[in-house]
Amino acid sequence: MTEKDKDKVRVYELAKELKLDSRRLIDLLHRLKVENIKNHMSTVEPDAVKTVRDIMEGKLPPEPKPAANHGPVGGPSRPRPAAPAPRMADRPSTAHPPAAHESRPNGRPSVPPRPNDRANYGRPYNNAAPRRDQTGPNASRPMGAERSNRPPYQSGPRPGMNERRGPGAPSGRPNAPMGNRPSGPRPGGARPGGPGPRPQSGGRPGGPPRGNRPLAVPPPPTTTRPNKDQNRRGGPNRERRSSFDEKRGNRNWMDDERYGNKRKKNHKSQERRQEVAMPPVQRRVVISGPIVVKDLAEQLGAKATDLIKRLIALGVMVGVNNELDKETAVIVATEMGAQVEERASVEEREEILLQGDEDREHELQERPPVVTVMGHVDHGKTSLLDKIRSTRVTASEAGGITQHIGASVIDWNGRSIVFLDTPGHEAFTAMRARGAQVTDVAVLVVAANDGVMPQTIEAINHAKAANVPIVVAINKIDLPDVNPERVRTELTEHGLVAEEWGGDTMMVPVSAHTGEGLDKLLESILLQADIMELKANPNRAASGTIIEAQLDRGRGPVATVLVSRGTLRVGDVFLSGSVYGRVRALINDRGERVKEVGPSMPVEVLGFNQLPEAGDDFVILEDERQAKSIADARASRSRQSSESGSRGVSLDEFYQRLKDEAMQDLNLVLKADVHGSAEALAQSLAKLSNDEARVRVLHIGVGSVTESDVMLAQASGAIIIGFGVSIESKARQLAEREHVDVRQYRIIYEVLDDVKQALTGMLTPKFQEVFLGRAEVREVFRVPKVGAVGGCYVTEGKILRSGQVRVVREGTVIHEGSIASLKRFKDDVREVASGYECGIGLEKFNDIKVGDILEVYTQEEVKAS
Ligand SMILES: Nc1nc2c(ncn2[C@@H]2O[C@H](COP(=O)(O)OP(=O)(O)OP(=O)(O)O)[C@@H](O)[C@H]2O)c(=O)[nH]1
Repeated sequence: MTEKDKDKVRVYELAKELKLDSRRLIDLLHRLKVENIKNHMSTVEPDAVKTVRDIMEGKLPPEPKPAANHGPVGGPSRPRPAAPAPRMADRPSTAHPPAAHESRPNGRPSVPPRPNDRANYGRPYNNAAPRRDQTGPNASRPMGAERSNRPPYQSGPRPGMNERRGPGAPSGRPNAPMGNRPSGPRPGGARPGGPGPRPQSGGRPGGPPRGNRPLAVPPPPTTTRPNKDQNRRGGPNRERRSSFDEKRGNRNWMDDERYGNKRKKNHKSQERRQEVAMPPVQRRVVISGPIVVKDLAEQLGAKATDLIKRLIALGVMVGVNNELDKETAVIVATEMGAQVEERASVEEREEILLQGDEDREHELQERPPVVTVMGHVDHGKTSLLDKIRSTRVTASEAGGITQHIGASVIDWNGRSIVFLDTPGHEAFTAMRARGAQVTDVAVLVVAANDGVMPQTIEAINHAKAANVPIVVAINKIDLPDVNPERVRTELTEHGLVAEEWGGDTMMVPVSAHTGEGLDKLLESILLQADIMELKANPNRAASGTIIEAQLDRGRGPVATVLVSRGTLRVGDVFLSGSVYGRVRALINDRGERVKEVGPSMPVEVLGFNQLPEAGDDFVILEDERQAKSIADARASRSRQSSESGSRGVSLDEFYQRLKDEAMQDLNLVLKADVHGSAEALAQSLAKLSNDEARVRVLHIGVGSVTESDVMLAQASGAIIIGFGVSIESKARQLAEREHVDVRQYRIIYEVLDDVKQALTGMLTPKFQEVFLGRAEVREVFRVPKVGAVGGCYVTEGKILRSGQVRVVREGTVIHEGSIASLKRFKDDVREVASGYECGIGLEKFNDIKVGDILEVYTQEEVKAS
């Protein structure tokens, strides 16, 4: 250890010394722009320690100015917001706001932090350590210097970081002010990441700290925090908080900030406060995490009703069985006169144990870049990857859409590049975004003949939000009359300026068909990797991220993981969420069994006791018993929170419903073939929620639809969506008996379409589909100015000109719409009966093919009984 290292302290040590909650200290350090502060274990540079001490001792003003030179400090003085910083997407797209890494003295961009800080640890992003780049070999790389203006992706708190944490996790919502929660409808005031019952698969509880990531549709609430609306409406919380702040003395400036405390006297609040005045309790309570109201009341020696009244006065609407998050519990207990001791929760202690020590510079070695290919549908992502890997994936994909994240390693010029397959369809936004979180470089595929499309822009935004640099592949240049320059121009409008034009984005014209430009593309990726100086310590226990997980009939739970640091070996004891096990076998991307894999490498892992969850971290522990006990504890916490959630609906939710009386819920049980799809689908479905109807995914799971799924759906009035999975026969029988609607799909668009319709159906008079007839396309005519007309034979029922039509190709619905024309010979007719031929033209659909089945139906209003 160097002299300098001795002066450094870890966050939790400093927090202890200053009698501060570590999260608050982290918050403060972030505000001071001190970099590399990720968690309790992060080290704080001496300068920053001094500044913090000065602030706490009142020598410096309590509202900190971003300090200039606290060791590894971000450059610009833009104050770090308490809430997650706006994504790049929210900023003017053409502007490149200054970023921390632009200000580094060597003119080279520092590698920006990633959105998922846990996926991050062990990644060589430690600017605190001396970096090779200041003198290192790459300093002389010709393009390095030019890159000082690399897109300045945000350096603020990373979006999504907190979302990935479970209840009471150490950094869970460290910055979220109580009065500054997202304003969307959140039943029961449950915070995202709160320990509401998380839809699980196969009983695998998503235990904290990461397992309990929220679905986009918040599950029924359990953990409750003071309510923003109450606050805004002049509720008493502001005043309450003021007094709380005062009691807490040395924390006040941060609490002021957190709670938006203006310290104005509010007469009404005062009055209300009087109303709920209770005899103070004189107990000492220890709060180390979320706690159920009645348990807190017991600890306080108070009546639960008194506690609830006090909570209501704070704007927290709860029942006795609801859970309070730690922060709220501390506030209310203090308010009630208790002496409160805040302790690190079990989760926090776990987190410290699992994170281990940070790597030192000399332990780090170069590692291959992990690359995600992104882009608009059909721009050639799969083809490009295929060409690079010289394999063919496209043919086997359902509906021609990439649906799972896979990974493969390319060896090129003696170096490796790891490619993650990320899907291109919008519905997989979540998966793609997650892909970007383990990604070092994003390859943005833009078809030269199509140019920038909506999902191109989305991909750019995701990469920017994830601080992932983009290399553009302008694809399909083998096509005639394509113009790569046009793509360059269009991309400029979205903040990506080609190097040739003085910008800093490498743009490489390629053809996935002919292979032209691919070498240049790989070279550019490696160049980008060099600039980033990707490093990891291979000589330590492995940790990384679960990329994909599925149940294999023969092999049991199989997870594809990406090692972010350390070396993963057969026999290692691992832990991921509440799943643990011993690595039985490792299989690389070529299907070979290997004994160990190092940083950046993807590998299939066998040996999990249950399915881990895609997107979760994994760590290697020394002791299997320890892994088991942490896994069990996480599972039981998760169970408890879902149980406490199922017992009651909070008043807050009730209120919300009253307020939005038109709001209705569409409850769904979602089963999919793999976790990634399920998760992505859940998020896409949630996005269909509108002002009047909300999609709520009650349960997501992997594998066939089972009896218990049907029972759940029956009990909660839900529809079951099976995506790429079958229905067990008993489940089917039960569903029929109980009139549970089970729908099976293979194509994601269809799920979204159907659910969209279901949402509409909920709000308008109910309609049911009435089958009219079916026709088979036997010939296709191209009629000038009209388009394609199918020469059809009616095989069943009758075709009505006024009917709706569904085009089914090889068992898959490829289009739904209206009939534009129905003819018998040259005459327009209203209907054609079974056994006759006719010509059918469809509105806005010209892709009729021989063999297509046209199913014609109508919608009839269902009379209320
Ligand atoms: N001419 C030409 N066609 C290409 C090229 N690359 C891809 N295509 C074609 O473009 C279509 C779409 O290619 P995919 O690779 O499936 O595109 P994708 O972006 O992976 O599509 P999704 O998985 O649906 O998002 C296919 O018909 C390919 O044959 C290219 O370089 N030149």
